[in-house]
Amino acid sequence: MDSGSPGDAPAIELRGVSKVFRTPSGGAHPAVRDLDLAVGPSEFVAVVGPTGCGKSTVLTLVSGLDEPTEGDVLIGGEPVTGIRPEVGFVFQQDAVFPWRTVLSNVMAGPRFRGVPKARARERARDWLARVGLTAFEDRYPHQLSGGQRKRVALAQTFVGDPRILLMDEPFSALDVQTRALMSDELLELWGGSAASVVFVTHDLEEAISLADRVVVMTAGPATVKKIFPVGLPRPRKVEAVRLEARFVEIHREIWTSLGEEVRITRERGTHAA
Ligand SMILES: Nc1ncnc2c1ncn2[C@@H]1O[C@H](COP(=O)(O)OP(=O)(O)OP(=O)(O)O)[C@@H](O)[C@H]1O
Repeated sequence: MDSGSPGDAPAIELRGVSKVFRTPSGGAHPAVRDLDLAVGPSEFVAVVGPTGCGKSTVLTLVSGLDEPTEGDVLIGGEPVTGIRPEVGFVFQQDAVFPWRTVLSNVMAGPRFRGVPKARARERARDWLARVGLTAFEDRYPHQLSGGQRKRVALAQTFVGDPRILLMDEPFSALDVQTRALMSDELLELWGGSAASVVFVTHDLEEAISLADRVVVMTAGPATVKKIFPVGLPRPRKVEAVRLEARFVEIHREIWTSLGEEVRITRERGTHAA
């Protein structure tokens, strides 16, 4: 199978990446420090770390929306110099146009990229069927539940046939049951695509149930503390996989590592007060 990358380049690679933000008072805030990470073709990587450590910043750098202060960000072996069409995003907030119907929302990306209307409609309908929203194509976003809006967001993303999928706590606003359903749907959609995924979450259970590898970040500035291969078979159903002995074992192992960083972050918060 061709990864779509020249040679054997990873789908995503960060090499010695640092990001320092300027603060309004003219100071420097290091958000990411000397971070190395490689994500393989069709690999699903989850990133966990204490709050504010720099996870979203890492995604922003991969997306091309911002540049590192130092180091290199590569997609398919090529330096990232801006937003690329093969990169899809799903964030916590829905990126839907409230004044457009569900169908029109899903067609918007392909239309923007120059796909003729009839073809864009056909592709949008195909993806709406895959996420179970065929009967809702004429509705407006405010007429949908949170889970249905998330399905629209997934259809919107997958209709662009992304090679890279960047997800920043996409399901965190959903209730527990809807979240599990959406996770299963994501795994199914991803399984039928060749996308490499970077999924940022606060929820270690979510990370383990979805990913091939879980990356633990240090307390800020973020760097990779340790990477854990999950080693659970696929296809997975997130509710079922959580009951497996391997899940409990890897959860304990990762939590030992992550818990330390969470504690460091909390202690800093206390002392900074
Ligand atoms: N544009 C910016 N300018 C200045 N500082 C920023 C900017 N964006 C983020 N930061 C700071 O960089 C650090 C990392 O932020 P980031 O959003 O990447 O963390 P995170 O791990 O995703 O947080 P959370 O888990 O709470 O969502 C934080 O201290 C944040 O305040």
